[in-house]
Amino acid sequence: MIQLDRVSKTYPGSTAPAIEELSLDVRAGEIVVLVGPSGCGKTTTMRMINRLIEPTTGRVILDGDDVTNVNADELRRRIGYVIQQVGLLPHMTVASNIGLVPRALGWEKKRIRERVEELLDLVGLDPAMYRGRYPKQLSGGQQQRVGVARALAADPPVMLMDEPFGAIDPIVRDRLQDEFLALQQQIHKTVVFVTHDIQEAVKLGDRIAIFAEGGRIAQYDTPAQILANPADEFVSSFIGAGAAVRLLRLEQTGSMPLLPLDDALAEKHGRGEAAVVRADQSLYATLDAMLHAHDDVAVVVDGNGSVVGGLPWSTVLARAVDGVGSGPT
Ligand SMILES: Nc1ncnc2c1ncn2[C@@H]1O[C@H](COP(=O)(O)OP(=O)(O)OP(=O)(O)O)[C@@H](O)[C@H]1O
Repeated sequence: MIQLDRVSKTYPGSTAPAIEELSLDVRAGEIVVLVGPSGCGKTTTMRMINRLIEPTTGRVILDGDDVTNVNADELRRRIGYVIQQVGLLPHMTVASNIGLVPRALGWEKKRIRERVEELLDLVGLDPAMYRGRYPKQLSGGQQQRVGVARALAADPPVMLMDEPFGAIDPIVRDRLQDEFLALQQQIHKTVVFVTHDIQEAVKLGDRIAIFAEGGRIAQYDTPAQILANPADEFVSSFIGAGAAVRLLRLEQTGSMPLLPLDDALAEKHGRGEAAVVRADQSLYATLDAMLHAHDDVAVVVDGNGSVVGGLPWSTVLARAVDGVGSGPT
């Protein structure tokens, strides 16, 4: 869907390139997160995709087309863009802000109005309550939702998101991340997402590109692979402490080898005293349930509450310890 083909960028006046010979493929419908320390070229890379920045050399291919041959209107229709400061225009209402790209594309008023309503619903804001408000009459999280709605206005297949939740407090941020993942289940966009927060990257990314100095990609892989098999010292130190716990958050309980319940556990479950987890919950949730129940085994159930098997504490711990720094997941 998006291919960066040996792109380099040297800013005017600098001697060293910000990005050098970077190649990266993003598949249709996946969320790719660019993560890395400040100044390593994440934003530069992202902006070369929608041509806010022109590469010095190399090519950016969008769905088979070299973006340098696509005109600006067409690019805006194909690529939505969300940034940290949201960039909502303060003198325009929520509805006008969301309608920005459709207006630029010459849509009819009625179509724009309907689209705005639909988008406000999609991002969880009541249209009657919010369409007439100005940005300063919204909370940070609400502004961010409007920013997402605006980027989605012309239904672009691609979304570029540059630290969209960066300026938001941790609790709201967590909720916006959940909402964004739920939204993505419905809209299946191809998303390139920039953050410097590895936790956010692990939570949101189908794949993560870890950037090092000078726009070098130190590792490009799934979150589970990166946590379990960091490519080098730089990646390990960037992941930092807590990789084992994060791995537990990624792994589904039902993917573990389960044991049949013994009589004692079955009875305990019957009395409602056992730790119970759904197979689609994470190992992290399972560990949490065991700790709360003061139990060393959890009863795993399916979506209907039927017992699938038992999962001992030792299996969960072994997964966390073996997962980090060893074989494939
Ligand atoms: N307009 C510019 N002119 C000159 N140098 C620039 C310009 N924009 C960025 N740079 C430099 O290019 C490098 C990469 O910057 P970029 O903004 O892409 O990094 P980043 O990884 O997104 O950083 P951050 O996480 O801090 O946003 C940095 O060294 C930066 O100083």
